[in-house]
Amino acid sequence: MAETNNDAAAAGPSSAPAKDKKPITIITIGMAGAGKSTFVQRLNAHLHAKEPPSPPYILNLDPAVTYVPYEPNIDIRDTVNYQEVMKQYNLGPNGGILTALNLFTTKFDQVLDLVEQRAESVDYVILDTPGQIEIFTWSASGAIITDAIASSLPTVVAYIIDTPRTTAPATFMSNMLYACSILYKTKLPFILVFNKTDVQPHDFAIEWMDDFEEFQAALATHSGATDSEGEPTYMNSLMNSMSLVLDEFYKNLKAVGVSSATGDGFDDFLEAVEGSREEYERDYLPELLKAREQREKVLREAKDETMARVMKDLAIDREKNPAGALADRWDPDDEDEDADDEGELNIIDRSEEKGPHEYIDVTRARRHGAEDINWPRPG
Ligand SMILES: Nc1nc2c(ncn2[C@@H]2O[C@H](COP(=O)(O)OP(=O)(O)OP(=O)(O)O)[C@@H](O)[C@H]2O)c(=O)[nH]1
Repeated sequence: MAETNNDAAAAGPSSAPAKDKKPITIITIGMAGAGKSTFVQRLNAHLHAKEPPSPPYILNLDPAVTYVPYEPNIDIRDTVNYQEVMKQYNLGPNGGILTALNLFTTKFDQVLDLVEQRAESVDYVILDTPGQIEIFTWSASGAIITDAIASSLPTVVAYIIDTPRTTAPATFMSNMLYACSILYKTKLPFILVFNKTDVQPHDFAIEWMDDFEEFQAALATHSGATDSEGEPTYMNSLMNSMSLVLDEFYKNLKAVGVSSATGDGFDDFLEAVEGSREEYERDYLPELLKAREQREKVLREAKDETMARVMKDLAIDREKNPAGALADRWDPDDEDEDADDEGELNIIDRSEEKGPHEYIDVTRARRHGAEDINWPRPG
């Protein structure tokens, strides 16, 4: 049965003692079937069972999932109807998931507000991401969500790996290269989580990461390493060289083995998360502040320059046409009555809901009188 966060999280900030540490956000990313949802469910159970219990605040960002084995506090499916989005935009499943995520991202400020309201009462915020990894890792929405949350709270990426499916050296290397690309894209503290250790212990992976010669030895004995003349194949040579490159990458990583089925290794995972908080504060935060300061400076300069130009034009215009200048005054009666009429698409915090979840179908947000749904085309 799914664990419920509602009771604990619904207690709200006022009932919890103020704490000095901000909650840490764990973004779970992984290939389809790696076990992200099961991992989130187990982590949720583990945190509930802690002494004292520490129920996390959970966000499900997968609009297409039919069942999640935990009760999220915010669920993208409460806000966006992925099936309707597919129909209205005439999209396939992946396009539908991506567009649903884009729509949700337009309201991510509301999500952040809700998360920040809980900052005093929770220690962990957990994000479960869409099954198709690239929809989150290579989309603008994924980057916006990651940056927004990482600017507000210490954040770590938990990259979930299907250990039994990664024992072949070539698969292992592909998985590591993918992890490497995410690390360099997000620049966030990163934990490699070897999941399903109940089926396949992850010692081999740690050995390969600690000593590239071990990996090269495994590669040499694997079928396909040599061609018909006994020479190393192109792929084999390439992977040998790549293992040297990745050696540097492994130094920036923490790796833990867990079993989401049995709960093994979750204390180690939480220890790695705590270590990542320090890393975030030491490495990521100063960079983030520097980048933000730089961005604000550029924006301020551009704004000042535009403003100066507008004021100059306005002065010339008014000089030439004094009657027009008089007529061009602000009239409070003319205020646009619809100005506040935005926010049809609202984020629901399930833990605040008293009755059954209020379902908001965003595809109705722009419905016209004729009941024809008229979505704007993306872009
Ligand atoms: N034996 C074992 N099976 C696991 C473990 N974690 C997950 N599984 C199984 O792996 C399968 C996929 O798990 P999910 O949690 O649905 O994986 P996911 O990454 O969320 O999958 P998507 O929904 O495609 O993103 C399920 O059958 C799980 O029961 C584990 O630690 N051990």
